Order: sequence, then structure tokens, then C-alpha cells
Amino acid sequence: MTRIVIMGGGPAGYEAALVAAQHSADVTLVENDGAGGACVLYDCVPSKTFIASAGARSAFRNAGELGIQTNNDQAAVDLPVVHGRVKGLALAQSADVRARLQREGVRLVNGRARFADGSKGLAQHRVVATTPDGAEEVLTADVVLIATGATPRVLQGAEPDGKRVLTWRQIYDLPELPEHLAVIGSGVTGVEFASAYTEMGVKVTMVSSRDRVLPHEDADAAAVLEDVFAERGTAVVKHARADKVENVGDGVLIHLEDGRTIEASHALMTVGSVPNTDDIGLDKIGIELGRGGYIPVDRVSRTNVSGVYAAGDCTGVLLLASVAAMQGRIAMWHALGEGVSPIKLKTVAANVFTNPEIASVGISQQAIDSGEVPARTIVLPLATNPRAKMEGLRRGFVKLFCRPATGVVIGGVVVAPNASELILPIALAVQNQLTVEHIATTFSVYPSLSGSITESGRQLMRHDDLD
Ligand SMILES: Cc1cc2nc3c(=O)[nH]c(=O)nc-3n(C[C@H](O)[C@H](O)[C@H](O)COP(=O)(O)OP(=O)(O)OC[C@H]3O[C@@H](n4cnc5c(N)ncnc54)[C@H](O)[C@@H]3O)c2cc1C
Ligand SMILES: NC(=O)c1ccc[n+]([C@@H]2O[C@H](COP(=O)([O-])OP(=O)(O)OC[C@H]3O[C@@H](n4cnc5c(N)ncnc54)[C@H](O)[C@@H]3O)[C@@H](O)[C@H]2O)c1
Repeated sequence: MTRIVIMGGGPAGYEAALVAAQHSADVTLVENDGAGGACVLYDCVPSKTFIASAGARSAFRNAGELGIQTNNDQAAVDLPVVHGRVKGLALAQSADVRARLQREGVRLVNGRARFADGSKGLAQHRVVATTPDGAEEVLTADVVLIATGATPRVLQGAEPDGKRVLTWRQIYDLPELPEHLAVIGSGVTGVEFASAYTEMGVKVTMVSSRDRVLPHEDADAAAVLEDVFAERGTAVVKHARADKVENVGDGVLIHLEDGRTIEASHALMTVGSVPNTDDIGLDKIGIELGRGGYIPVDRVSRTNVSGVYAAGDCTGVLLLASVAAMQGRIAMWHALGEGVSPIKLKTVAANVFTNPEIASVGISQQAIDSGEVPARTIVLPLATNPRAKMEGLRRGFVKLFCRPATGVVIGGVVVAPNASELILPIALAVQNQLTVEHIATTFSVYPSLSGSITESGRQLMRHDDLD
């Protein structure tokens, strides 16, 4: 029986463990914090639960436009209930993951794992698990999966204190909503929290080191978000790189590299993550870290060391729970001799959980505009969609990209409420090389936002006919 040791119990680790157990391997998973990992306990699950409460407040406040008057247009936030719900759901989800792993026969060890091989190049590996009480257990493995995830990046001079200078893992301990929150870093994490706190009624200032928010996402989508921020009074300070963040007692003072300063009551640091790779004994087995401290892997999650795989945020491939889980599964299928397809990043669907949401899949508009990928494109503003009009939605769009000659769908972007749900038909098309004709001739419900997706297909098809 193949002995497998997994270091870390986030989506990469636990999904791998499930696959390995289903293939009758002997699986031990060593996890430091709790089943589900940082994804479930501190990052993805808590943030999306918080965002759900923020969205409920917005829906309540916006009901007036549709003719529904509420008695209290302020829609008060009961923060202990919101935070209690966030933490409760995270713990419940972690317990579910734990129960599932145990049901499938995975052995769980609560502790910190590190390699302890006596020399490099061995056929079997030794992993030492140190439990919270300091006890050590030595595990021998034919295959090891490193799935240790990542941790919030700390800027020197802006060390979080948990009171006024905060990481996203500390905000759910605040007794009250911040009066004025400065969100430092305008990547996905930053804009999600800026959007959610704005919806909660908090004054928010975004500190963006670039000329726009979401520098890695679709530029038109980011522009919609900036418009929404402007309409709701969320300031975006651009070309602003924070050098130092001071807790000045009754607030924070943010010093920018160019000498400007920004005052706020609290600062939320969303300046990225660093992989958890520096104290797990990689030197003992001969893995050299790549740029940013990530573990280099190939498309079936192999490291350069035989029998050692890595998956998830510690590899820096695409920092998403879905990708982590797929890398983990692929690692186990490969290690256990199953037929496996290398991971295909061009088909990954992702979503930014702002209001409106921004979902995307496949080739980007930027790759098309730069001439890297030839494509025909269409953009349909949601304002033309009957369902959007009924629901009072003014912003958002559907974009669809296809190959010029064949009409095969190669990507798309949706900016809409629930874009995370609407992207699936485009993802399905990209994954299965469907054409715009397939999309155009599929029935969508009338009236529905997804009608804009089938209409995009029809508009691109019309170009086809003219070719
Ligand atoms: C605020 C935020 C929101 C996000 N929202 C989304 C989202 O909506 N959708 C999405 O797809 N992705 C989201 N992500 C990204 C997603 O959370 C990560 O991609 C995902 O958690 C990666 O999973 P992982 O298994 O690699 O690592 P993790 O979830 O980080 O789990 C790794 C675990 O390993 C443990 N560990 C570390 N070292 C050791 C050791 N030596 N021994 C034992 N255990 C160890 C850690 O304590 C941790 O529990 C979000 C990220 C952030 C920061
Ligand atoms: N909905 C989701 O799926 C979701 C949510 C959150 C995060 N994630 C994933 O996690 C990954 C990390 O995202 P992230 O937003 O946490 O990190 P990031 O690295 O993408 O963004 C951090 C931003 O902070 C900026 N920054 C760095 N130092 C700064 C400084 N001193 N002052 C001002 N700005 C500074 C950087 O320029 C960057 O734009 C992403 O790949 C994302 O896909 C996904």
C-alpha cells in the first residue's frame, strides 16, 4: 500500500487526501490549524460569509428604487451577529471537512510537519510532525504532498497589531465597525473588502499602488468597479505605495513613499501573501525555492525531487482554492499511477466578489489587444438586458471572445450581480471547445441575465456569417 503524507489541510491537501484514500492509499494528513486550512478558517470562507451580510444590507437599502419602502433606511449592522456567523460558519465547514476525511479513512495529525530526511535522493521520505504539546511523530512516506498554503504578507513598518493595523484574518475580532477604513493594496482581496465595508456603511479609502484597482483583471471590469466606488463615496488614492502605517492611538497615519499621508481610523493590509515554505525542511530533500519563495512544480504537481509533489498557494501557480484542489487531485492521480491530464490554466474560471461581481475565464482582453491571441470579441452592456432593467441594474456587461476562423469560444468576462454563477456556461464552452454557434442556439430563459450570454453568441455568429 502506498504511504502518503500530506503537509497542510487546505483545499490542496484535503482534496488530495480524499483522492488518495479513494484509491486505497495509506494517507496521513498533518495540519497545523484545522481541517480546511486557511481557506476555510481565515481567508475564502470567512470573507465570502462577511460579503453575504454586506450584500444583504445593500439589497435592503436599494429596495426603495423598486418601490419598496423600508422603515429604517439605515439598515443597522449587528456586528457581533455578523462576526459570529462568519466564525461559526468557518468552524462548521472545517468540521465537515474533518468528518469527511475521517469517514474516508484519512488519518489526521494535528501538528506542524517538516522534512527530516537523513540525506538527499532517498526513495522514501521522513516527515516529522510536531504536535501543539511539543511531541514529535516520525512518518515514513513513499509520496509526500506539500500543501502548506500562504500567509498574509507583512510590510516592514506596517506590522499588524490586531487593533488598528489589521490583516484580513483579524478583522472579525473588531468590536465595532471602523469609522474610516483605509484598505492598503488594490488586488482582489483589497477590492473585495473595500466593496464589502462600503456596503456595510463604512467610509473606505483604497490605497492603490497602481493607476487602477485590480491591475491583473479585465480593465473594463475594473473601470466599472471604480465607477461604483466613486458613486458610493469610496475614495481610491492612486499611484500610492504605503511605506509605513502608524497606530497613533485614536487612528492610523499612513505614510506613502512619495511623502503624502492618509489618515483613517483603521488600516486593513491587503498587500498579498507569502508562501509557507521557509521552515519545512526543503533543504533536507533538495528542493530549491523559486521566485517569491514558491515551490516550482510541473503541470502534474511534481517538484524536482522524486516522490515529492506540491500543490496550492505554496506553488504560486494561481492562488485560487479551485486550482489548489485540482493540483492536489492531479498530484495524487499521478503518484498513484492513474491516467491524468496536466492542469490547464486557460480554462480556470475566477470571480471577484465585489458588488457587482467580476467573473472571468480563458483568454484575457489584454492578450487579445496586445496581439498575442487573435480573436473576435463582443461586449454587451447589461443595460440592454430586459431582466437587468426589471431589477434596476444599470452597470455591468458580458464579454465573449472566440477564435476568428472557427468561432470556438476562448474566453469571457461577466460583470453582474452573481457573475460567479453566470460564468459557468462560458467556462463550459471554453473547457469543451464549444463554438459561439453552440451558445447562440442554446435556449436561455426569458427574461434572464444569461440571455445576454446567448445574445453575445448570436452577435459573434453574425460576424461569422459576414466572413
Ligand atoms: C481573503 C481571501 C479570500 C479568498 N477568496 C477566495 C475565493 O473566493 N475563491 C477562491 O477560489 N480562492 C480564494 N482565495 C484564495 C484561496 O484561499 C487559496 O487559494 C487557498 O486557500 C489555497 O489553498 P491551499 O490548500 O494551498 O492552502 P491553505 O488554504 O492556505 O491551507 C494550507 C494549510 O496548511 C497549514 N500548514 C502550513 N504549514 C504547515 C506545516 N508545516 N505543517 C502542517 N500544516 C501546515 C496552514 O496552517 C493552512 O491551514 C482567497 C484568499 C484570500 C486571502
Ligand atoms: N475571489 C477570489 O477568488 C479571491 C479573493 C482574494 C484573493 N484571491 C487570490 O489571492 C491572490 C492574492 O490576491 P491579493 O489581492 O491578496 O494579493 P495581490 O498580490 O494580488 O495584490 C496585492 C496588491 O497590493 C499592492 N501593494 C503591495 N505593496 C503595497 C504597498 N506598500 N502599498 C500599496 N499597495 C501595495 C500590490 O501592488 C498588489 O496590487 C490572487 O491571486 C487572488 O486570485 C482570490
